Order: sequence, then C-alpha cells, then structure tokens
Amino acid sequence: MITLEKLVTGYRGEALSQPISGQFRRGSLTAIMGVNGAGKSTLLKTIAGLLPPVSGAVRFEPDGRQIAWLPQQSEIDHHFPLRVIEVVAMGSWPANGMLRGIGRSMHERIEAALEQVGLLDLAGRAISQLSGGQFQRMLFARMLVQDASVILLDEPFTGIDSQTSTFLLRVIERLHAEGKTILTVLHNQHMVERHFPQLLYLHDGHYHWGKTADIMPENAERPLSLVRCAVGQGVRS
Ligand SMILES: Nc1ncnc2c1ncn2[C@@H]1O[C@H](COP(=O)(O)OP(=O)(O)OP(=O)(O)O)[C@@H](O)[C@H]1O
Repeated sequence: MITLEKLVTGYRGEALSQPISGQFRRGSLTAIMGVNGAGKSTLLKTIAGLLPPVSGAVRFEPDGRQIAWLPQQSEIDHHFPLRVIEVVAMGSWPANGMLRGIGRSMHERIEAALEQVGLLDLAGRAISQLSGGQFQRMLFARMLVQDASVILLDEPFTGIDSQTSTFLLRVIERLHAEGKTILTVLHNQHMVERHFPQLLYLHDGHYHWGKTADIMPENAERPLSLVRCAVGQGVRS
C-alpha cells in the first residue's frame, strides 16, 4: 500500500498542489489524469522518490520501495550507444547490482521478457535504430525483468501507435492480475474509463480520487464543475 499523507508536490519549495491524502491499495490499478501542467509527472516523480515533497510524506507498506519507473519518452536519450538487450538487462540491477554478472536464470528472464513484448529478434539492435513503439516495448521488457511490486508509468502510450498501445495495455492488465500496484499517467479518457478502475484527477491545484466511474468528468478536459466529487476531497481508493 502507498499512502500519501498531506503530500504537497512542487519544485524548490514552491507548491504545485493542495495537500493530497489517500491510499493506493496493494494491487490497485490507478490512472492519474489532468490537463497539461496539472502536476501529474511531478506527483509520480515524488512518489518514486525522484523529487522531495514540498511537505507531507509518501509511505510504502509493508516493505519500503520496490519501484519500476517508466519516464515519459521525451525524457529519455534515444541515442545513447546501447543495444536493446543491454537496456532490458538493466532491469536486473536493483536485484543483482550493476557490476555483477548476469546468471543463467536472469538471462532466461531477460529473454522471456523480450519475447513477451515481441522484441526477441531485435535484442542486438542499437536503441537509436528503434521506432517509438519498439522503444516503448523495450522499456516494458526492462520493467518485466525488474519485477517490482509497484509500477509507475508516465504517459506510456503517448506517441505510440494504437496496435502497440493495445498490446502494452494487455501487459499492464497482466501485471495488475499478478497483484502489482500500478499508477499510470494517461490522457486518453476512453481508455481510462474502460481499463482503469481507480482515478486520481488533478485540476487547478485540487484533486479528486476514487472509483473512475464516480470521478471522471463527462469531458476530462472541461472544468470540474461537472465532477460529482467534492473539490479537494480525497476518496480512498
Ligand atoms: N524541473 C522543474 N522545475 C520547475 N518547475 C517545473 C519543473 N518541471 C515541471 N515544472 C512545472 O511544474 C508544473 C507541473 O508540471 P508536470 O510536468 O508535473 O505537469 P503534467 O501534468 O505532467 O503535464 P503534461 O500533461 O504536460 O505532461 C508545470 O507548470 C511545469 O512547468
């Protein structure tokens, strides 16, 4: 379970939002939505421990952080001289350490992950030669290797063709069925309504948190006068 305790996110001590309180239950699947600049990525990075909270806290129970993190595509250097298999193997670092060799069972896990995302044939390819969809499949394979209990995804389908998005959505649903706790920043209202049971909606410094069917405005880009939930009131997920 991940608990946000009066969490205020922001940069250099300057708050972006009102305090957020609530819980992501173990095994829950939550979409984080809101207009551009609402603070979705900032919230995800704060939960991941990549940014310090302005105030309040993020608590992980029972066993501290074991997080897989998928940043926005725009934050990644696609030209770094690495091969696909090397990036996917990085998923073993949290368990194995960076400098230790990869044992046989880990090697099999890496191959299985590449196969699951349909990239086994491209294992030796330079990452600079991948399409956007192939690149995202590679990052999903790294996540599968990491096998973390908490998975944070920042706009995993932005700029990705619909076939790959559907494929990767199935991967997310499989991980959810395995009991992982998953938080995903998304813009596609239709997808969220159909596939994400929980929603944390950020708007104008406020938030709405609960079952997607209860929270989603008729048109997620419109002001939240349409939302039935009280402004600033976190509903436990
Ligand atoms: N490193 C930074 N330093 C200061 N302000 C930042 C920094 N990164 C982002 N911001 C600001 O924080 C606010 C929230 O940004 P954030 O990226 O979290 O929004 P978002 O909801 O994820 O937006 P988008 O949908 O466009 O990705 C924005 O006003 C942004 O300009």
